[in-house]
Amino acid sequence: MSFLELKNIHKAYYVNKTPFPVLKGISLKFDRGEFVSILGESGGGKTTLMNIIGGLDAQYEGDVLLNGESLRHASVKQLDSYRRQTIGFIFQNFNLVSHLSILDNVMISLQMTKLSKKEQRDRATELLDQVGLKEHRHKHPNQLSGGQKQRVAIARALASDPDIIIADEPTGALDAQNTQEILALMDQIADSGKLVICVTHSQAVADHGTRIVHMADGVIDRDEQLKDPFKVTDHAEVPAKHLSFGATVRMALQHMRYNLGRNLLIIFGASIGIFSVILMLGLGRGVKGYINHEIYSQIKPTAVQVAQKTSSENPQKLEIKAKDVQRLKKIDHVKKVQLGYATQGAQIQQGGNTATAQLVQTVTDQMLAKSVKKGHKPGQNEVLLSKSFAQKFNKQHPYKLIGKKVKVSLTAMDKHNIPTVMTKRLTVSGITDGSSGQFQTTLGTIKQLYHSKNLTFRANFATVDIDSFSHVTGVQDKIRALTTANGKKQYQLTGAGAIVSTLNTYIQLAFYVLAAIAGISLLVSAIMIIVVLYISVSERTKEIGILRALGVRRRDVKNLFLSEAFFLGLFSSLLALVFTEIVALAANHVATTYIGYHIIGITGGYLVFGVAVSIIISLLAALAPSSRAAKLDPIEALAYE
Ligand SMILES: Nc1ncnc2c1ncn2[C@@H]1O[C@H](COP(=O)(O)OP(=O)(O)OP(=O)(O)O)[C@@H](O)[C@H]1O
Repeated sequence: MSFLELKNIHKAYYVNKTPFPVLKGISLKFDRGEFVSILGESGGGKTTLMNIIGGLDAQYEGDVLLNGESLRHASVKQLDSYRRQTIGFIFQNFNLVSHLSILDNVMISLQMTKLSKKEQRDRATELLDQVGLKEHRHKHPNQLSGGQKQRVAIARALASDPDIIIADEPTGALDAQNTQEILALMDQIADSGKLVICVTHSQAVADHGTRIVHMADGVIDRDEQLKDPFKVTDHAEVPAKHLSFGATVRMALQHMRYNLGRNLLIIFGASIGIFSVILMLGLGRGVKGYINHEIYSQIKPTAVQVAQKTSSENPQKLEIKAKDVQRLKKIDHVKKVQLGYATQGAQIQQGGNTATAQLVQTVTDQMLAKSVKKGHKPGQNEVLLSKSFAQKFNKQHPYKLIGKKVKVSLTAMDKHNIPTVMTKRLTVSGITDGSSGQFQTTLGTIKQLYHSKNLTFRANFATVDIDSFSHVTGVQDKIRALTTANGKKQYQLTGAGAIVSTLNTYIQLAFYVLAAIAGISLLVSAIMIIVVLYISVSERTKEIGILRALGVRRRDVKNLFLSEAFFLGLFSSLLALVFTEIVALAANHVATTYIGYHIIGITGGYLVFGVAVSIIISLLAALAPSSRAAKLDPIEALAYE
């Protein structure tokens, strides 16, 4: 039984469904130790035959038997494995992978063996030594001469110790001296017990082998034995395996490093999209936090003010009575309800100066102690003034008013609807920084003021204290839903606290819009990655063909491109994080100086989100180009110029 047998091989190419027969019944037998030259006119089908023998082409009729076993029905995977283990290719135009060093070119084949990493490197170095290129192993292919390139290709073809070496015009691009050197190397290969099949146009090259097979018009017209085949000695084979995922990832990184400039530009471009998204999220959180901080530094977030609902016919604020308090108290999560009073226009006299306080209000729990900048919250017969109001009496030193007496005059209607002025001397207990509540005192003090003129005091709002912040919106909704006997809404929420949730909704909305705009730049990044990967697939078509010829599986080719996309996504998101940190630091520094608050609030979650989004987008963008790369036909890819 022959080592390799071709049985009646027929092959036709179809152009516009018209068959062009190329091989018209080729039957040949080959044995190890033979150096067979295939001669024939150009276009006679020699390369076609080599592709069939080499397991690159499965579209033929007839059969190829290796050690008696048919390749006819081998699957794509089985053919990959056949090329890895059994075939070593040497091409006329060398077909080295340009972005890999000479050593790494040889390593591609070795990475598909079960040798240890060290054994692989040692073997690659030894093979390069055998072809006289050990010193050049760290060079790239474009730094070598034609003859040197072909010697690298020979070292690579021998790396996985295949039984068959297929050489398609190996000396076609070389001068006479290099041709002699390459032929000597091929002699050595056949001498080592391998089957060497060499396609050539040159009679001189053909004469060098042990046998010449001549093809004409798609059939073998001459088969001539020149010498005895070399002796075959058995030796330990190098066990093969498919390319590991780690090796694919390393190859992707090597390619990225080779095209560093371009990849850095892509990474920079893609990082802008991620950067803007993280920044917008951080800005949204920061601004919302700032506004809430400003509001909540004045008022207690779990307290809401409730007044009777006014209408256009009855714009006056109406009395909040004991039964309203009872009603409000019944709502779930309401802890406490306090009556309050607010009015406009009080005359304040101090040291010969008079000023009008636009807003007079009773203090409640809603006011936080920290909003009192100096002094303390007012007690009975005490008053708290805002800083700007206090400045009306002492522009330079408003705080000096603390402890001083002021004369307060408020006007109210008596039961005959006649305005009555109520006057009382109160002590300034403290100064606030807030803009609201120019004049604040206790409910008791106001009540006394009314009683001093025998007037009836009527509270006009209630402060509802809620047990926790998470229940505020729910309680607010319930209060708004309460109705009068005739079905009209009874209460309205007043004060800054009432608008916080609405305000937050608007801020949130505004930043969603900004985040969406940032998302568009993310989309642009994704499209850029898709385009770049498609270009990369086109550029690397030949490389894909080479890898497939060496036995790299479709899945590995796909992983190669997906790995590159993964790293593009990862690196651009990391760069985006650096940009974000720098911008956030700078912006927060400025913001702290002016408003005392970190306006960009970036959380660890946003950073993780940014990295994840970037990687996912890159991988999604890479799906189509990497599938295209994996599906490329190896013969067409190899022929790609
Ligand atoms: N993919 C293809 N589609 C159609 N025709 C093809 C295709 N590939 C090769 N052919 C044709 O098949 C014939 C044989 O081509 P092949 O490359 O096998 O010849 P060859 O003997 O190796 O030629 P050369 O010595 O010039 O390299 C040629 O006529 C070529 O035009």
